[in-house]
Amino acid sequence: MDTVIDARGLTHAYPDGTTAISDVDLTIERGERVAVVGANGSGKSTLQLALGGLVAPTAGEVTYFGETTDAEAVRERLGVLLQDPNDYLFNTTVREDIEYGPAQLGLPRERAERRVASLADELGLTDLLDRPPFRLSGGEKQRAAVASVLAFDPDVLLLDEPFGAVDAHYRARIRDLVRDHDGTVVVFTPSLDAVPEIAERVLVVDRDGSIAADASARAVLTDGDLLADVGLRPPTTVRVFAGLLDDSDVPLTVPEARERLRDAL
Ligand SMILES: Nc1ncnc2c1ncn2[C@@H]1O[C@H](COP(=O)(O)OP(=O)(O)OP(=O)(O)O)[C@@H](O)[C@H]1O
Repeated sequence: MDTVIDARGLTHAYPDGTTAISDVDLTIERGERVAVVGANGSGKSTLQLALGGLVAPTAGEVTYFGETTDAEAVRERLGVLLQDPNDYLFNTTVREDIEYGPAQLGLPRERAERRVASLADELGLTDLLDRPPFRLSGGEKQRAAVASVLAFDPDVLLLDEPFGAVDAHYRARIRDLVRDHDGTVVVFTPSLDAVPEIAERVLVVDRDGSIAADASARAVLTDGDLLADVGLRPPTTVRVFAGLLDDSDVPLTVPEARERLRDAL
């Protein structure tokens, strides 16, 4: 397998002394779908910034694609969605924001336009493309930020809270776009309900910014004690069926839950 991200001893302390991530070792292989979960303040965003090369770790290092420790050298292969969509939307119109990545990469204009039109259609942005980004609602901004990261089709997506302010309809659209992404996906989220639909592997960040677990989605999401220890709780479907079925049979998603109920009724 090809390693796309390899972190060793990754530690980041902010200037005020807060250690946000602590001695993180992790390896992500090409094509993996990984969720990084943890309570508020556990260090997920800091880990994302460090893996994306947007904060310099105070110790340790990240190697990209087995080639380099310099994130800038592989910048166009990393799609980093920051937690705050306002960090992306800095052009005069939403269209320019979404076109920015493809333009930087030198994609032919026609191809870039087709890509922007298709993402805008998927994410309900077509009628908003000529608006200034600051005149969008919170959910619309989030959708525009997601579109601007997907627009340049990076090898690796590092997405902090991609479902943030988004309603159920567009949450499903974003989930499908992320699932269809032909590359590696790492999603950072405190909310476990969406995890089984996008990730097969889950990394759990403890409150002190260390990694408490790295296992399959099923193993992590059905481990109520582990999740309680780190300030999380299992997804809704798991909580409903816990104790009624073996962990190996507990439904992780709503469609799975419906199937179990259909079998039982
Ligand atoms: N700029 C900063 N200066 C000092 N401390 C910070 C800074 N940014 C974050 N922290 C602290 O670092 C720790 C980790 O924060 P981080 O934002 O990485 O957590 P998170 O898991 O992403 O949280 P959330 O789920 O709330 O987004 C927290 O204790 C936080 O208060």
